[in-house]
Amino acid sequence: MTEPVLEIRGLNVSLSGRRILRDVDLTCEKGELLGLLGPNGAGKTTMLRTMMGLVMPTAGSIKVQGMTGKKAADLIGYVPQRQDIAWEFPVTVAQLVMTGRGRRIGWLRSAKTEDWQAVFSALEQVQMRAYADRPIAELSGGQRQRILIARALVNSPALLVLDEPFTGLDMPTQELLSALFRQLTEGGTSLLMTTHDLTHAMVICDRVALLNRAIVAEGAPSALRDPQVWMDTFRVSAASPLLKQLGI
Ligand SMILES: Nc1ncnc2c1ncn2[C@@H]1O[C@H](COP(=O)(O)OP(=O)(O)OP(=O)(O)O)[C@@H](O)[C@H]1O
Repeated sequence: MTEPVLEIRGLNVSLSGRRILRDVDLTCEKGELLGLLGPNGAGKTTMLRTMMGLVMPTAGSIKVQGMTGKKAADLIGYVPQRQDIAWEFPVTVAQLVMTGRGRRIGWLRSAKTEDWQAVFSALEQVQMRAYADRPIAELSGGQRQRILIARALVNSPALLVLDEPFTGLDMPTQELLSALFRQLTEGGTSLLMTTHDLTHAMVICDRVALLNRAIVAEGAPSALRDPQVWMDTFRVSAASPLLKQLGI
C-alpha cells in the first residue's frame, strides 16, 4: 500500500497545562476527503493548528508525504474559519490570494509573473477569476469561502485543511463547494475538513473521524452506524435528535 499523505501517530497536545488531545492516530490517503467531527471544545481546531506548526505537541508525530515539522506544514494549504479574517481590510481578491504565496515570496522580493499566474489559476479553480480586482469587503459569504480556498491552493498543496468550510453557507453554495472538493480529490489532492454539519459530512466524506479529545471512532460513513459511538462522542442520550438526524 502507498504511504498516506497525512500520518498522525500518538499525538498529544496540552494548552495552558490542560491536556487537549490524547493519543490521536489519524491518516488521510491521497485523494481522500476526510471529515473530522466532534462537539464544541473537542480539540478539532487545536489539531489543525498543531498540523500547521502553530502549536507544539507534547508527544507524537505528524507526517505529510513523509515530511515532518516546517516541511510538513509547507505541504498543507490551510483554510481558516471565515470569521478569522478581517474582511473590511482594503485589499482586492487577487491581493488576498497572493498572501498565500507569502512563504515563497519572502520579505525580500516582490511578486513575480509566476506568482500572479499561480493566483489567477487558483481563482480559476474556485470559479472566482472574474472577481480578481474586487475589494474583498464586497464579497458574499460563499465567495469569501472560495477565495480563502484559492489562497490555500496557490502553492498546490498535497493536503488541504479546512476549518468549518460550510458554516453559514446556503444550500446551493454548499453544493458548489462540495463539487469543488470532489474535483480537487479527483485531481489527487487530499482534504481534511472539520464541520458541525454531520449529515452533510456523512454524505460527502469518504471517511469520517469522530473526535472528543481522543479519536472515538473512524471509518466510512456507512460503517459508522453504531449509535453508541455518536452518543459517546457528542455526549448525547439515545433519544437525541442528533441520532434521528443521522438516521441511526
Ligand atoms: N490557547 C489556549 N489555552 C488553553 N486552552 C485552550 C486554548 N485554545 C483552546 N483551548 C481549549 O482547548 C479545547 C479545545 O478547543 P478547540 O478550539 O480545539 O475545539 P474545537 O473542537 O475546535 O471546538 P469548536 O467546535 O467549538 O470550534 C477547549 O476546551 C478550549 O477551551
